[in-house]
Amino acid sequence: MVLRTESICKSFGSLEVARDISIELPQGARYALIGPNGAGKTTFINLITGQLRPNSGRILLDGQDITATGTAERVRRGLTRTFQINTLFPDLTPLESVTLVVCEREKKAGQFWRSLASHREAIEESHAILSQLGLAEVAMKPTRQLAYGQQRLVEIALALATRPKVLLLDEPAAGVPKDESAMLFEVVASLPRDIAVLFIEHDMEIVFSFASQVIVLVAGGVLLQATPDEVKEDPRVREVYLGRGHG
Ligand SMILES: Nc1ncnc2c1ncn2[C@@H]1O[C@H](COP(=O)(O)OP(=O)(O)OP(=O)(O)O)[C@@H](O)[C@H]1O
Repeated sequence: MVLRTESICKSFGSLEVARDISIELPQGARYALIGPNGAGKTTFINLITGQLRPNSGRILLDGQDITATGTAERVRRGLTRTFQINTLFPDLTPLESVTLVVCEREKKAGQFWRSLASHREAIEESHAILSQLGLAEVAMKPTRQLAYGQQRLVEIALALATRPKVLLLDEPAAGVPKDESAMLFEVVASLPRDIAVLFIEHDMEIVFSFASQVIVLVAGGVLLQATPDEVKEDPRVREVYLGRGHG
């Protein structure tokens, strides 16, 4: 298992937003995290990335306990969520932005100042990432001029530049027109198999098409984890989404 959470609990005052959440993400996972509004999905992602600290429980990345590890160090170790490009680099081109992240990663690895060749390598790597996401043609345009769906792909490109083992996507297609969001998820599905992906998504059609497993969160707890077909047929899930029987 590349990522494992063990009995994660988190409360805001008397509000329990994570109740004993234990999940396991294997290499190559394409897992969806679903649940009604306020179920605690974003909170759970924030707990995994380190933006929030759990009250109890453990988080393990590649078997190592990272529960007390800082956010930046988690990224360095391969646990990344998408960046918010709209607030970060709107005037830079995707190529410039992704190259910055690649150089930052290499600097931390102590290699950035080695030679001019490493700059060329960084640019080539960035090109490769952007091509992989279908962004080669817009690589040299200011990011703010890109279509919204393309901007969301740049966010994923920035995350890929950190060389993640685990990629966390909180509604990666939010605000993107329906036809473009399916395309965006095609790209996510075709990412290298050594990357495990956990994504939050509200559109069930997308979830059922692209997730290998679905984790259903209700009131801070895991209601069930199963395949899309099993989740579709589960009466408890239907009940939750029809809004009956749950307070
Ligand atoms: N910092 C905070 N302080 C207090 N309560 C919070 C805080 N962050 C989130 N909450 C509450 O925790 C609960 C879970 O919120 P969260 O955003 O994780 O849900 P969600 O499943 O992502 O919802 P949505 O689908 O609407 O994005 C909500 O009741 C929310 O109001």
